[in-house]
Amino acid sequence: MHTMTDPEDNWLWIIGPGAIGRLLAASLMAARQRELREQGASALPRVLLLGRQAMAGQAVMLDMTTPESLIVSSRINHSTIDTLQDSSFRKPSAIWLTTKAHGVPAVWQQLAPHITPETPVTCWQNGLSAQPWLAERHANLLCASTTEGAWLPAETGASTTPDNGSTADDLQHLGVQHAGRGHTWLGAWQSGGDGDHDSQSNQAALMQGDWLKAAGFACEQTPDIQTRLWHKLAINAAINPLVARYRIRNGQLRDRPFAPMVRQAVEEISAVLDSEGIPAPEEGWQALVEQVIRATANNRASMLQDVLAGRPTEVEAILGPLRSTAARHGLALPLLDDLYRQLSTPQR
Ligand SMILES: NC(=O)C1=CN([C@@H]2O[C@H](COP(=O)(O)OP(=O)(O)OC[C@H]3O[C@@H](n4cnc5c(N)ncnc54)[C@H](OP(=O)(O)O)[C@@H]3O)[C@@H](O)[C@H]2O)C=CC1
Ligand SMILES: CC(C)(CO)C(=O)C(=O)O
Repeated sequence: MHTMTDPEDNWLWIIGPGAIGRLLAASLMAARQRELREQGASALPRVLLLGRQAMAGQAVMLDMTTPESLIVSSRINHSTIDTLQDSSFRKPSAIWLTTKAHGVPAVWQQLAPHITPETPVTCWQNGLSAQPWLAERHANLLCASTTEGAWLPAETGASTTPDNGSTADDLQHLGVQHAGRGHTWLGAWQSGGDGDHDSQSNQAALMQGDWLKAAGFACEQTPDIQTRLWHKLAINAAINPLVARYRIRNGQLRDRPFAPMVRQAVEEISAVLDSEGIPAPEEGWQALVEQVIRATANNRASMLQDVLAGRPTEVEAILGPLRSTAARHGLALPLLDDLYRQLSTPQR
């Protein structure tokens, strides 16, 4: 274990209590409780979940349903991001940002005054917009790229009882469905240079990788997280805009008229990545995308879910970096540009 600080004073702030934020919080807290029970001590951090919606008390019960349909419940400290000026908060050892990509600038505006430049901040977003944006503002930046799958069930049972001495039944319950296990890559945004923040970020990545492994996630550190983020972006760019535009499940992309569109999208994407010197996967882009479509055939992809719920999508975070890179290299993206335009106007 790469221990950094007294575990009792070791707080991880997870900002964005949605599907991924809750999955991470619930898994870490369950692991911490297990270690405390079995060994009397744990190097895992305590979790403070920070959202923008007020809850009934200062703690919530997080009920995570595992892929095997077990329910794991943990009591988690909760607060709203606009109460950060309250000096009673313990300063965090690390911060994980788990909002959607377009949520990061608003979070940062509220967060920045309350943390030091040394605090490691990890971006969990898909796409490649939040990470470079934050890298210009905070040097000690880490990124995670994950294929874990999680979604939020409809909320149940809110309590209005204050939580001093409260029991599990008094607390507001938040649920999360861990839909499928995946793989997480973790690394410093800037790696391989000789700056102080560089080595701090690498140390933080090693420690946070230990936390994730202890919490049951398959996780590896990488010295080149930017390539991993491009690879995830490529898969998301080949699948998400098409399924969101045509409102279909991923598996339908194997049928006409969509299969030729996927091939064209992958050709456009791989030309951009080649021009940028991003290495292709061993099996090639077409085979990798086909494999992900097969493995997620029954999914309603995240961008489709956002469109159906009338929420903003991550189209800018996913297609934006491809479009700007293509423009820099003089490449045309007829299909992706068209999808971008259609998905950038409000969907009904
Ligand atoms: N879900 C998944 O399986 C996976 C998700 N990802 C990526 O992880 C990121 C998060 O996705 P996901 O968890 O699904 O998204 P969700 O929409 O479920 O969660 C986002 C959370 O962020 C909160 N939030 C938004 N703005 C703020 C703010 N200013 N301050 C505090 N909290 C805020 C939202 O709160 P509110 O309810 O108030 O809007 C919501 O709880 C995305 O980039 C996604 O692409 C990556 C891999 C898998
Ligand atoms: C890989 C894919 C497209 C699976 O649905 C995904 O990551 C998403 O839904 O955002």
